[in-house]
Amino acid sequence: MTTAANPSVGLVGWRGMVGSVLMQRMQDENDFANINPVFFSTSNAGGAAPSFAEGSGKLEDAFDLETLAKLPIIVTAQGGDYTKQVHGELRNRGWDGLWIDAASTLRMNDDSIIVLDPINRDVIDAGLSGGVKDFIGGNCTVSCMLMGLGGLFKNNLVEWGTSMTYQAASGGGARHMRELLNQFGTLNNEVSSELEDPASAILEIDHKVLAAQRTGVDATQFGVPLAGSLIPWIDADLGNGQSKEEWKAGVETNKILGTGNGTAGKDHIAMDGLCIRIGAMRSHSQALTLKLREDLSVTEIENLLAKDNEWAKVVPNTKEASMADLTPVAASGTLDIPVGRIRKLEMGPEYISAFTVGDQLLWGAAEPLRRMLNIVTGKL
Ligand SMILES: NC(=O)C1=CN([C@@H]2O[C@H](COP(=O)(O)OP(=O)(O)OC[C@H]3O[C@@H](n4cnc5c(N)ncnc54)[C@H](OP(=O)(O)O)[C@@H]3O)[C@@H](O)[C@H]2O)C=CC1
Ligand SMILES: N[C@@H](CC(=O)OP(=O)(O)O)C(=O)O
Repeated sequence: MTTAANPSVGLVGWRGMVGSVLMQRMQDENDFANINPVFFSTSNAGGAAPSFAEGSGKLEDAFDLETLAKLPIIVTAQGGDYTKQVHGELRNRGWDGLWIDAASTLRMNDDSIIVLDPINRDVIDAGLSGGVKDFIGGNCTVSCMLMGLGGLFKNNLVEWGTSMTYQAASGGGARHMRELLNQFGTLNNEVSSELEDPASAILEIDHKVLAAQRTGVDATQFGVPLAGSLIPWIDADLGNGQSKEEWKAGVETNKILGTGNGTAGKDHIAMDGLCIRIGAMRSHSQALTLKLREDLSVTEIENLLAKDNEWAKVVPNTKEASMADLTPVAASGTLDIPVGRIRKLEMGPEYISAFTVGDQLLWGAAEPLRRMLNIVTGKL
């Protein structure tokens, strides 16, 4: 299904963190040439629309259902509260346009599709033909994992997997990134004179840093210090020992792949693990243990991963290559999904390790939405 030429597209949440990355990518790829953008705001209706899209005029009120309902397509990165407030009301008044969203609110609804087209273009196309109207970006960690390991998952080679994550501060939003940097600054200030003196006692430095972490850093956003530490819990407590972020790994992986919508079906893949916040700025990493359905050689595995999609980049399992190419610093700001540390584990020939990193604001958030819009406009 493609829409009329240059459809009007409502853009909500364009100045947030995900939205800004989305706008940048749309400019880079000249996507605005294929749409007539209508910019919305929850806080500045009537203000000037951004200048990067010509003739976009004034910002519309993102809560004005009349204006929203005139549009055939709405793309939002405004957040889950906005989706909760607006999406249902729009549908209730009969709006049958396409809703493309970064928030998790609608992801697991039966009548929505999680979009990650290099992995599930067939599911997206079938959904469009079948009248699905809600297309939702996946959880950042899940999307990045599937982009890196698509060659195994798409070929039904994974029986089960664990994903132990190392998620960057940016997953929490802009204020979380600022807080992390401020914490690093506070800790550095605390011991700056000792650091200038190579003869100062390291245990004294360590003691002062620990004291500052325990009492002296602002942790308003994260709740506890992250700089020089980590937080072994992300998102809500589901009450069964699992965090919501961990739950998403299983249900979203299966929904994206069309392997049972998170319930135990024929091709269901058990995915679970622990999700950890670390003091990286941007890009989520994860260490995986996979039980394969077949005993494949490492070379066969690497070939499958490398040829699955143009963004998965296999990193040789050497110290040099891993340190250079398999880090958040290497992956951030790029669409590449490096995947490495692939080796057979002691547990048996079907058990492998892997480590992958992806910029969660690109493949984990903005890029699948941008590409979904291009699928609808016929560009992709
Ligand atoms: N961060 C991530 O890694 C990922 C986020 N997501 C999801 O995407 C959605 C949006 O997340 P994210 O972009 O991080 O949210 P942000 O908090 O960065 O932006 C959301 C909205 O906040 C408003 N806002 C208020 N103050 C500011 C400011 N100073 N600068 C910019 N915007 C401001 C803007 O709305 P207005 O212009 O109307 O005032 C903006 O659209 C969420 O549902 C999130 O769960 C999904 C995958 C990954
Ligand atoms: N929960 C992710 C970011 C995020 O927004 O995820 P989701 O889109 O599933 O709510 C993180 O904190 O790293």
